[in-house]
Amino acid sequence: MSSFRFQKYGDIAAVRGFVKGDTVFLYKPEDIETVFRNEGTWPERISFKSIEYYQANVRKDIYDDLYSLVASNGKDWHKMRSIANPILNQIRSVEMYIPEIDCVSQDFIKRIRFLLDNKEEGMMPESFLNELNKWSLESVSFLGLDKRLGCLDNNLDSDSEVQKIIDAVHKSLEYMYKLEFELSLLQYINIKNRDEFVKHFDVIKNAFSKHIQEAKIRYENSSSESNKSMLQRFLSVNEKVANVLALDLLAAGVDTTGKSGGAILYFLASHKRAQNELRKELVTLLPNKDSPFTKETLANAKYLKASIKEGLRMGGIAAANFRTATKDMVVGGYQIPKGTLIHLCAYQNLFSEQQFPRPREFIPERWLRTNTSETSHKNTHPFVYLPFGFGARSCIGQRLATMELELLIARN
Ligand code: HEM
Repeated sequence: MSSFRFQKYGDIAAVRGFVKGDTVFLYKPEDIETVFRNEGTWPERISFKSIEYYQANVRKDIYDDLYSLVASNGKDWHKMRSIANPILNQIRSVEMYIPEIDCVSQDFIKRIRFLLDNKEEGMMPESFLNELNKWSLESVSFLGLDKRLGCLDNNLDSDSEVQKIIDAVHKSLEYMYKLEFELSLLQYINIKNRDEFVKHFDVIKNAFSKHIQEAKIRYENSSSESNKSMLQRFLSVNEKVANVLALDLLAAGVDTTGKSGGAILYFLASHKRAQNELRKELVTLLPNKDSPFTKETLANAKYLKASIKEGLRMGGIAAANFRTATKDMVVGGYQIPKGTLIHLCAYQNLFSEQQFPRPREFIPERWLRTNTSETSHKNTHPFVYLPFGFGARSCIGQRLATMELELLIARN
């Protein structure tokens, strides 16, 4: 649809919206830059209405006046982001999780080996993405709850708490998608979908609240001030903050990282040359494959980082972003009134010869500083490749996601 619109109307197009308001589609990197540079101190992005509804109406008693980052704008968003930034977005907080997230990645490999060894007994899952989502759920729930849930266990009982959480995550993401994105006027009156979403989200909320409560009791007896975990730091603000942020990690950190991990693994699996280069680098950095990864090893893994960047470029996850105009502005010679939804379309540029020579080829080398050939990304417009968004509203989990992906790919 996005390509069709671009081919038919060119760099800028507008669609009248009778329910949600007008939308402008921008394709030119210079215009995308204008929007980002004019987004103000409280940038607005369409929020997840389903989570907003849940927190503001269904469980108001729990969340009070705190809203998830993915479900708020303006003052509410700013309040939460100011609390979350110094905890989630700090290099030091991310680095302390390397050992445990490394273990999660190794457990993922063990799980895949188990599935392969038992494929004759019909153990192969219907979807590999579900397995990747279990890996990302295990990772983010450890970050938000200080506890390994056990999503990658081979013998999960269908009645176990963790299996119920996994099912509820899949179901609530499915209903969230229906409520947020399906092109249907019915979504506004689709009470059934909303009730289903609430039912599944309740399972997650209840389980998360229980783990947060348990952690709170554990920490009451701990006097250590150094190396506080993220959850300890959320809790030192208050328990509501811990609950809201745990849901943010879940809503924004499972599907995104799972799909990205899958895309990068796919490109490496189908590009032997890149795979060999990466292998060479990893064998040099970690001669004993069972040694743990450290922040130094990861910092030196340049080809690994380049492969991840290239996988995110080609893997679709960086294809678009959104802003709502917080003031009247002029973009590409057209007036865009305050309140207009702006669709920032990156996809065409990510595959344009002008921005990325040989754009359909998986070439991690484009991202290496040492690359001076024509494939280097140095001539790419800086507002073309923004997989984690831009500015004050950019992905708060970028560092965590990158570390998770590095460990997943390196261990595979
Ligand atoms: C490869 C994986 C990921 C990608 C590609 C990704 C990408 C993005 C993008 C494009 C945005 C919107 C940024 C903007 O509007 O400028 C975003 C927002 C967000 N992401 Fe991520 N993300 C990933 C993983 C994660 C993880 C693991 C977490 C949590 C640990 C996370 C938490 C969030 C949150 C809470 C927001 C909303 C931030 C706000 O509105 O203030 N993301 N992400």
